[in-house]
Amino acid sequence: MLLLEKASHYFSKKLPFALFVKPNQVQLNGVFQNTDELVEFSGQKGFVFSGFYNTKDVVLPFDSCEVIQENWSYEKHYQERIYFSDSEGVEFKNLVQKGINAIVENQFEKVVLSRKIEIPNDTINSIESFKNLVNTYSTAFRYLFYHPQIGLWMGATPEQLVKIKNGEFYTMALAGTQPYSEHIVWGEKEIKEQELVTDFIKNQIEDKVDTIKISDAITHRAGSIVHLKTDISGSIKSSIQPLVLVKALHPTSAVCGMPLQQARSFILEHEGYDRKYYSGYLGEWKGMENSDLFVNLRCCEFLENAVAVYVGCGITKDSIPEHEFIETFNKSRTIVSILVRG
Ligand SMILES: C=C(O[C@@H]1C=C(C(=O)O)C=C[C@H]1O)C(=O)O
Repeated sequence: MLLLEKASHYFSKKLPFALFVKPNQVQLNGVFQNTDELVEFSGQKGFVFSGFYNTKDVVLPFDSCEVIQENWSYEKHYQERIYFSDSEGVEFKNLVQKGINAIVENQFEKVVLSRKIEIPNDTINSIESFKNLVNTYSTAFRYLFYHPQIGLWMGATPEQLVKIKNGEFYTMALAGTQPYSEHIVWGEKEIKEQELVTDFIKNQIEDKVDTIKISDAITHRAGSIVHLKTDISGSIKSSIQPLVLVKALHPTSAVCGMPLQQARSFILEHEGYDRKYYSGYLGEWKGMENSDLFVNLRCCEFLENAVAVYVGCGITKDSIPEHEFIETFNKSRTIVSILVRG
């Protein structure tokens, strides 16, 4: 049975699975669990799905799941696309203004605020939409994840949380957003915002690594938008457990803020909805040997009568609420533009 058919079959039987394609690869990976048990993640090798805060962190363990690979061979799906009009964003702009005020009052330096866009869903087809997603965003980590106790999630994320191989690590500081164009020029606000993420990561991991190499910031394309990205790599201290590094990195100030505690408290108190697995992390976990985790961005959750698209943006003292709202709209197109009925 082809992997997408197998996934449909597991979904209809309410059994957990993960499908994923890594950035710049054409191999589709499938992990299928034959029971509906929720195995909580505590370091087992497997496909991990972990939320933003206080969620059940689940793993589909490789040793008890069926793990299958297949070459990606699915065509784009050209059926009727979804047309949908976003809100005016009054609530979100008010939230951003509250964030700016808190920064001006010195409560914190940066906070990432987000919103959930609900698209009414009578007939959106997750498998057909996933085909479009994989075919459209070749440089992203693309996935479809299902667990009966968690739900059905899909995304195409440009952001690596951490890659670990034989004691070496790689991570990135990704922030600053603008629509893709031929001539990209970055403003002060974006440069500063992205530097804060680099500094945050450096501070969080400095005492856990032997060496650390930080690149210059470069422009990184993610579909129809671009970000600023710094590559950060090095070797992990032999005394450090790899999960400790993950816990130090998540949530970075690319999705939460700085200082972490203050920014997170602000999000939990003011954002007004539950992020669940948006801005959490997911991917393959094999400890120090070979792990490949991504931040759950540009993602959506299939609800009974709607598809919820989650989008956020970094707020600093120089933010303009209207611009931030437009930024979340632009980010939401990553998912909204590939959804199809079927
Ligand atoms: C929070 C999101 O994206 C993050 C925030 C960015 C920003 O503020 O410019 C850019 C990339 C991501 O690190 C999101 O896509 O929801």
